[in-house]
Amino acid sequence: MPSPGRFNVLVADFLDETLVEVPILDDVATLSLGRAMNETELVPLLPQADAIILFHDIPRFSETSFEVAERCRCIVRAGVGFNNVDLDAATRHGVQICNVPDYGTEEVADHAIMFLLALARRMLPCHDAIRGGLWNYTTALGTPRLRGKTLGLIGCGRIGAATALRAKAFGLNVVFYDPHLPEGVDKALGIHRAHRLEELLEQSDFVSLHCYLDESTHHIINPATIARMRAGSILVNTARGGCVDVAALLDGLESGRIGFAGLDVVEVEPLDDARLRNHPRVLLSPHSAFYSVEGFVELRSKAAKEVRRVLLGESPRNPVNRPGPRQD
Ligand SMILES: NC(=O)C1=CN([C@@H]2O[C@H](COP(=O)(O)OP(=O)(O)OC[C@H]3O[C@@H](n4cnc5c(N)ncnc54)[C@H](OP(=O)(O)O)[C@@H]3O)[C@@H](O)[C@H]2O)C=CC1
Ligand SMILES: O=C(O)C(=O)CO
Repeated sequence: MPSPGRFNVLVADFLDETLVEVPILDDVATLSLGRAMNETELVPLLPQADAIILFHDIPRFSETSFEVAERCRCIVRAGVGFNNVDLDAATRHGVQICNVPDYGTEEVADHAIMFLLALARRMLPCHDAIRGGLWNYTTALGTPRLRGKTLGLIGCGRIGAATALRAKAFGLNVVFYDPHLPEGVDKALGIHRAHRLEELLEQSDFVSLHCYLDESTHHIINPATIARMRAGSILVNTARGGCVDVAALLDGLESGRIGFAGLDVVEVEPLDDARLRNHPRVLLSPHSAFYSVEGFVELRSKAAKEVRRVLLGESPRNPVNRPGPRQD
C-alpha cells in the first residue's frame, strides 16, 4: 500500500521488475508495477495514480482511461511516439502528457543505416544461401555501390537528421521530404529538400521513414506512392508500422518495385502476418531500434525526472500538450 503524503506513480505496462527501480522518485513517490497489456487491464489500476509512466506504445489510453484516472496529473511516455494516448482527452481532463524525445535518436539512426547496409549488400540472400550450403558470391549479384546513390528521408527531425549525417559518410546523396520544416535545414545538413513526396520517391534508390504517425503519414507508403518509387527500391521503416500499407508493400515486393524492405515496426505488433514474417526479401527486427544499454538507462532516468518535475509543480521539460484545469 502506498504511504500517505507520498505520490503514487503507476508504471503501467512494464514487464521486468528488476528494471523498474527508479531512485530519482524514491523520496517523493511510491511506484507500482501494472504489467497491463491492454486498456481493459489498465483501467482498474488507474484510480489511485497521481502520475503514470507508459513504457510501451500499447496499451491504449483513451477517454475511458482518463475518466477513471481521476487523480492523474501527468503521463510520461517513456519514448518518443505517443500515438496510443488520446491527446484531446488528456487536455480536456487536465492531464499533462510528456515524452522523452532524445534518448534513442542515435540508436534509431544507426538501425536505419544497418537495414540499409544489410539490404543493399544483399545480406538476406547471402545468409539464406550459406545456410542452404551454397558459398558463392553470386548470391550477392545486383548489389549496388552506395556512393552516388540517393537516400530519401520521409521526415527530417531528430532521427531523420541523424540518419542523413550517417548516410553522407557512405557517399550517399540525401534528399528529404518534411513539409513543415523551416527553411535552412537542407543547408545546415548539406542535404537536399524535396517539396513534394513524389519528387523524393522518383529520385531515391532507398527510402527511409522518420516521420511520426498521424493522419498525414498514415499509409504514406501506399499503392500510389509505391508506384512512384524506382524499380528495386529499398524501403526502411523504423518510424511506425501505420505509415506503411502492408498489402501495398507486399504487392510492391511481388512486382519488384520494392526490392527489399527493412522493418522495425509493423501495423500490428507483435507481428502476426506470416506473409511478412516469411518473406525472403524482408528483414525484420522486433521494434528494437530504440534500444541500447546506455539509451535505456537515459530513458528511465529522463522519464522519472519528468514525472518528478510535474508532481513537484515544476515545468515539464518535454510537454506534448497544454492542459488547462480538468473539465469533468
Ligand atoms: N523504432 C523505434 O524504436 C523508434 C521509433 N521512433 C519513431 O520515430 C519517429 C520520429 O522520431 P524523431 O525524429 O525523434 O521525431 P521528430 O518529431 O524530431 O521528427 C519527425 C519529423 O517528421 C515530420 N513530419 C510530420 N508530418 C510529416 C509528413 N506528412 N511528411 C514528412 N514528414 C513529416 C515532422 O515535422 P513537424 O514536426 O514540422 O510536424 C518532424 O520533422 C517518432 O515519432 C516515432 O514514431 C522513435 C523512437 C524509437
Ligand atoms: O520511443 C519510441 O517512440 C519507440 O518507438 C520505442 O518505444
